[in-house]
Amino acid sequence: MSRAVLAIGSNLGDRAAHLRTAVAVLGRCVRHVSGVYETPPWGDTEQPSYLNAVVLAADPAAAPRDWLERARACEAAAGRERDPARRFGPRTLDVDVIAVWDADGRPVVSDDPYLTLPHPRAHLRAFVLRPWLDLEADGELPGHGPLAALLNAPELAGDVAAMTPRPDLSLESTT
Ligand SMILES: Nc1ncnc2c1ncn2[C@@H]1O[C@H](COP(=O)(O)OP(=O)(O)OP(=O)(O)O)[C@@H](O)[C@H]1O
Ligand SMILES: Nc1nc2c(c(=O)[nH]1)N=C(CO)CN2
Repeated sequence: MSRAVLAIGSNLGDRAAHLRTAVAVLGRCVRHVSGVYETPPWGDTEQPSYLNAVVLAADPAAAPRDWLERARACEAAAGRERDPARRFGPRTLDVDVIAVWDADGRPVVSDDPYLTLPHPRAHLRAFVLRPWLDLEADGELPGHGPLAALLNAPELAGDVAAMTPRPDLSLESTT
């Protein structure tokens, strides 16, 4: 399995530093990192705003579950703590596996709760679609279609309008 789109987000502590931690932990499999967006909290509005970005990653040796394990390693490195009472609550670092393609370029589809692919809520999240679109203008979310069309959906208009580019923040790894 070779290619993955990963979404990274943080709304606690030094948010930009946590995103940089994710890029550093992912290491050599990172191919492209999007710009950073300031985004209003989605799903649980009583929490601080997030910084969000998207990473395009590739590793010929990685199976789908390896991407989830790497995502969890990133979260652990940023001291992520889970609050079972708040499904979409605040966190130092969230790394979601948005989509994976196999070595032949076919999207991996899975309804396994441990790793559902594509991510079941990605098509509803401007904070995933917009930075991904910046990296891949012709990108498509498997099973849902072109990113540009998904972002133009009326349901996302408010979220798209409310997110702000943060060109002052770079996720270049310093290691
Ligand atoms: N594509 C996926 N990416 C990340 N986690 C996934 C995926 N599919 C299933 N999971 C499972 O989801 C569970 C909850 O993950 P997590 O705590 O990161 O969710 P969340 O970030 O609060 O919500 P969301 O997944 O909607 O962003 C994990 O135990 C993980 O195994
Ligand atoms: N803006 C924004 N909102 C969220 C985010 C996120 O990364 N960005 N992650 C969440 C975890 O499920 C819940 N809500």
